[in-house]
Parts: sequence; C-alpha cells; structure tokens
Amino acid sequence: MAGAAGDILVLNAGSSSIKFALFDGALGERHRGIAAGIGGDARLVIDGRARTLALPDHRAALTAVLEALAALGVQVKRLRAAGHRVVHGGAALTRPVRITAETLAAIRACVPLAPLHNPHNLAAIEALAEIAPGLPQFASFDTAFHASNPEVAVRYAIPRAEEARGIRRYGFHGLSYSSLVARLPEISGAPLPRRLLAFHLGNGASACAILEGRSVATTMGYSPLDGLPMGTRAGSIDATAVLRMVEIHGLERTQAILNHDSGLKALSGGISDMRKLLAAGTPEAAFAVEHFCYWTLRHAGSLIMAMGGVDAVAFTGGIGENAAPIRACIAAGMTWLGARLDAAANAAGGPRLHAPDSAIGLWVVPAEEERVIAADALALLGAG
Ligand SMILES: Nc1ncnc2c1ncn2[C@@H]1O[C@H](COP(=O)(O)OP(=O)(O)O)[C@@H](O)[C@H]1O
Ligand SMILES: CC(=O)OP(=O)(O)O
Ligand SMILES: [Mg+2]
Repeated sequence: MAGAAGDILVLNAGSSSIKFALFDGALGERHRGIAAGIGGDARLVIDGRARTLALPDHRAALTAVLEALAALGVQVKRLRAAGHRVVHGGAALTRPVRITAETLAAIRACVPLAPLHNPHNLAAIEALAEIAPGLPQFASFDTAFHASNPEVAVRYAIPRAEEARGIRRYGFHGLSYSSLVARLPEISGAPLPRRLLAFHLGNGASACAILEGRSVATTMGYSPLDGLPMGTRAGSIDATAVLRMVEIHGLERTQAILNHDSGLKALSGGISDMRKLLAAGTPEAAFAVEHFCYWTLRHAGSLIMAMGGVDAVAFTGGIGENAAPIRACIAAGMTWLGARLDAAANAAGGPRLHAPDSAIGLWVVPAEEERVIAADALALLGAG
C-alpha cells in the first residue's frame, strides 16, 4: 500500500544502517525497510525486497531510502510527522521531544558523545526539514529507558565537579530494550520475566539488566563506545590506555581508532560485519568471534549480579536476531545457570530458543525501535 497523507515516517539511523518505517495514524505499518552495510557491501531492503547498491555513506543511504519511498508513492511533504531515533541527548534530553531550534542545538551539542550516531540523526532531521519545512519532527532518545538506573549504577567514581559536567553513565539502545519489554510477553504468551537479561547485539552491541520491566544496569556508559566489543568500537578499555593513545596519536586520531578501527574489525584484520566473520573461516575471524562471545558473557555476569539472578535471556539486534552460532555460544556460556538451548529452535531463529529442561527462558525478540518512535511522535502530536 502506498503512503497516505497523515502517515508518520520513522528514520532510525544506526552506525551501519538506516532503518525506516511508515505508520498510519493507528500505528498500522505500511512500509518497512533498511539500508544496511553502509560503507561496505550495502543493500536496500524494502517490504522484504532486497537489492544491492553502492551506499558509501549515510548521506547516500538516506537519499536512497527517500527515493525508494517516493517510488512507492510516499511524499515527505504529505506526511503528518516524522520521528527519529536520536542516540544521545545528554542529561537534558531524555523524554521524546518535538524538534525545535533549541532541541536541535542540544542534539548537536552531543555529537562528541556519540560520533557514530548523532551526526546521522541530525542529517536525517535536516534533510526532511529541507524537503518539507513545515513537517512536525520528533526525536526519541536511546538513553531514556535507562533513566530508571539507580544512582549507584550511573555514577563514575570521579569528583562531583566532573559529574556536574555530565560525565556519568547514560546507557543506549533504550528504544530497542523498551520495545523488547513490550513484545516479549506477546511473543512468549507469559508475563515478562522478573529478572530479564537482554542482549542488543548489532553493529553496536550492549546488554541490559531489566528488573520488573525497568532497566537497572547496562553495559554502555557515557557514550556508545563502552561495554561489549562491537563492529568497529573497542568496548570497555582502561582510561589510562586511552590517555596513552592520545599522547601518541592526538585526540582526533584516537577517537577514530576507538570508534572506527577497533572491535571485530581490529581483531579480525578488517571485517566488522558478523555475517562475514562467521563465513570467513580464518583464525583471525574465529578469534574475533570468540572475543565477542567471551566479553559478552563477562559483562552478562556483572548484569546478572546487578539484578540478583536471571529468569530469562532475550536476544535482539542484527546479530541477536540472525546469528544462530553467536546465540549458541552465549547460551553455552550460561550452562552453569541451567540454560539449555534447543538447537533446532535456535537454527530456525526462535522465537523460543530454550529446551524444555532449561532453568531459564531463552528468546529472540525482533528490535522494533521504529514502533516505539512512532508511538512517541503520535503521543506528542496528540499532546500538542
Ligand atoms: N544472518 C546474519 N548472520 C550473522 N550476522 C548477521 C546476520 N544478519 C545481520 N547480521 C549482523 O548484524 C549486524 C548489524 O546489526 P544491526 O542491528 O542491523 O546494526 P546497527 O547497529 O547499524 O543498527 C552486522 O554485524 C551484521 O553482519
Ligand atoms: C547506540 C548504538 O550503538 O546504536 P547502533 O547499534 O544502532 O549502532
Ligand atoms: Mg541499531
């Protein structure tokens, strides 16, 4: 079905992809797609139909997305609103907001905190504003879901004056985790497990301890660089090692190394994409995969402690939803907790992954960040 006047377009720019969806005013989904593998072997998938094309950067990907939507009859000028995922809103922006000159400036001020994301989020907002200056645009923040983390989880042990500058943990992938909390009971047909360990494993990867539906701890911190090793991001690294790198390379180069040249890409000798790593068959690729699973499990142990145990585990994100060998490796590391994977269910992609004798639930839940963003935009439209 083509788009209609009154629809809401959602743009979700990740570090390696732009996901998009068009919803009607009752949150019925009209179209959904993804421009994936930006900067590498890119493809554009819309309503399940895929084609490969050159997408050297996010700008090219956004143009391709808007052209593909236009070909389906979706005109930006006729939309009711647009909703965007914005990864970092700092301490001030945690609730969904309408985009104004002020909120735009606040998002821009957070670019250094999320250099792989906020620039793309801003570019999408500005591109739509240029095409349709009167279009109401809204932003939903990846940090918001973690606002429930206790003080003890968000404070770094640094002087108060630094904390007052906003140097604290924020946590990310919150739109994904909040959609997971809503979707898991629908998928499982049972109430949300009390102590839920959620893994958002994509190009960016994190894990979250969800106690009674609320985030109590998460692996990403001040920025989306922290925690698990990722496609091109280092994950947790001693601050003194970073300071030494700054001495050697300077600030800008160090930022680029830690955000663009590290993670799976560094460990494997150039491959950041998990699908390719699993197919590569080299010792370096195997080590990168082993490192990813090992550190995911190490961090998981910390999160399980933060919520006093675990009743169920949920996998989401591009890797969590699609990479059965990675799920198997992580589940194997939880055997001591009584986790038992149903190998056939895992190979089939779930949604239920656990065997009948498993002490904890194991699930796949598709990340539906776009629906959360559309609902936020609708709520703000209604409130305004
Ligand atoms: N079938 C698959 N097998 C293994 N990995 C996959 C598969 N499909 C997607 N992935 C991986 O998911 C990651 C991208 O995740 P995604 O959540 O879409 O990224 P982003 O963080 O940009 O939003 C890539 O590493 C990609 O290789
Ligand atoms: C916050 C983050 O890392 O997002 P993504 O996984 O989409 O890159
Ligand atoms: Mg993502």
